[in-house]
Amino acid sequence: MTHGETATATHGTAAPPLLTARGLAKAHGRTEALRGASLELRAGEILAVTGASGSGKSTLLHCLAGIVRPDAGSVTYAGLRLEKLPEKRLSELRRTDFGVVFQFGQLIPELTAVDNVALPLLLAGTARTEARARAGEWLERFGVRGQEELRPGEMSGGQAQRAALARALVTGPKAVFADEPTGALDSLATEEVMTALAHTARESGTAVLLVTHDAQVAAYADREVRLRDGAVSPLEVTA
Ligand SMILES: Nc1ncnc2c1ncn2[C@@H]1O[C@H](COP(=O)(O)OP(=O)(O)OP(=O)(O)O)[C@@H](O)[C@H]1O
Repeated sequence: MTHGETATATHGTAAPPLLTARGLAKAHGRTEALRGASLELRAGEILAVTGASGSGKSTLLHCLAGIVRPDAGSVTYAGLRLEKLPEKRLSELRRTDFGVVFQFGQLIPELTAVDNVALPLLLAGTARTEARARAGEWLERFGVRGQEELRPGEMSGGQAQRAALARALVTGPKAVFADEPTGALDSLATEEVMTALAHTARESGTAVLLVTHDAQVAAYADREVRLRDGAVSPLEVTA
């Protein structure tokens, strides 16, 4: 049984698609990273994208999150074709509706944990006191207590990743894109980070697209799709 199976009744096949990718292709120079990849991310679900190194997982995540424009194919979110949006509109949408976490959380080293998490709120126009208060609440939800005033370099890897997840979720996004969020962590810290992410995403109804090559991490998902040579094989989709 996967950690996610208990939640499939509410977040599984019944949920409508939040984001739909069809026939995505993307080349980096001569390397065809994606060759006709299609998938759906449903509202509120945790979807694991797995596959061998170089199969195109990160490129797919970048296309879905509107960070990279595909060479061909479409990404539809809330009726909008992301690949056709002007850059300004796309970056605004990324700020309001999406959260992103990478392997090395990319917290700003000079800022404390609470100021890192407050940053997206400040950028959205929230007053500083309010932003810091909400950031503190989100850090607490992620089990980062008593670390609010530490800088990333003073935190453990697991704490820093939980702070990065709090920063990705603090604005109440519809979808969070996490690229190997525990890739640099040991097994215990991985479990802590994934438990916090799965719990918090389910509580807030946020969909999570999780790129991983780690079966321990994929086990937290409601569903898994496997990429092979830049495409999703229908035979390799588990519901
Ligand atoms: N910026 C880039 N420039 C050139 N080639 C790239 C670039 N990004 C990715 N690639 C190549 O595209 C292919 C797919 O890469 P991608 O990172 O999407 O796969 P991945 O499944 O996430 O791999 P990994 O698990 O190793 O991170 C690989 O062959 C990779 O070397």
